[in-house]
Amino acid sequence: MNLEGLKFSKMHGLGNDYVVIDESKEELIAENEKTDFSIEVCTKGFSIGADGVIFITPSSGEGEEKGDIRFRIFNADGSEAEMCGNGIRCFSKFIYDYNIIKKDIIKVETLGGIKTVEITAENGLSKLFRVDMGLSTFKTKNIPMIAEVDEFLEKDLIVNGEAIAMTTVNVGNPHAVIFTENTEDIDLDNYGPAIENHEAFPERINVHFVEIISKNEIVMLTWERGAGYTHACGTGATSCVLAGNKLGVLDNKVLVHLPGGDLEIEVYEKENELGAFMKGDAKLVFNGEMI
Ligand SMILES: N[C@H](CCC[C@H](N)C(=O)O)C(=O)O
Repeated sequence: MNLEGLKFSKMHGLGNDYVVIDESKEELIAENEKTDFSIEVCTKGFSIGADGVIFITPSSGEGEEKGDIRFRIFNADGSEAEMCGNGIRCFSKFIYDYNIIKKDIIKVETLGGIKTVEITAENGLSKLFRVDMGLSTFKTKNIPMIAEVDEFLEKDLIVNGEAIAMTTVNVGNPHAVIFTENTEDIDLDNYGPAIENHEAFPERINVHFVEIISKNEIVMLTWERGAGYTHACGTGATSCVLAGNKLGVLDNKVLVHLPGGDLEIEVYEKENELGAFMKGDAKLVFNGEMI
């Protein structure tokens, strides 16, 4: 793939890093090349190296599904995901700071539905992002959702011969949440891929281990679908808090400690379903051009 002259930005949210490609004015990577492109540029050591690629593309929705702009995210393995919490903060920083859309509240089209992003800025530059991650939908891709505690815990998942109790949550993309005494004891390189690729999850799944500090504070560890270990996962943090809130072990407002930093998650209830806000920052590390 000849990428000579292609301009890109390298951004991250709590160390969960992305190559950002601005296609708001024209398509730069052909649709049938986006997967291979993502694999190539995410490969550490041989190219830019990242957890994934974010494409900024024009709005394509109709009616209620129409937003100001469209967000697409491809994992390092080339798979396209429905949504990315750290990524949508990077995306929002890019479009605000580069004046693509200079509004304090933007509606972003994603494969996981419309996400509303509230931007806090200083001197014309965005600093903080509060994202309405939407309701934890039920039925998307037939992944068993937050089940009632009794029912689900009786259906522990057998992983490498061991029964593991978990709660699955979908916030546009799928997550398996496992509460544990101590995240430092987790053999992530073993359990992560075993659960990510388990036959129970035909679409695969993001995997998170959660240690409860209090009803308002957790520590978590993540193995991401299509990316492996990452320093942080925004949709994952949201899912862990939603799962804990549903199980009655977490309050609505929770401070989440991830290896790369902290996120604030606030659960809300709407139409008898649970949704959440995620608040955090995003960083632009450098702008580059492929040779
Ligand atoms: N690996 C995820 C996409 C990226 C999510 C994560 N980086 C976040 O911040 O939410 C998936 O395949 O669903």
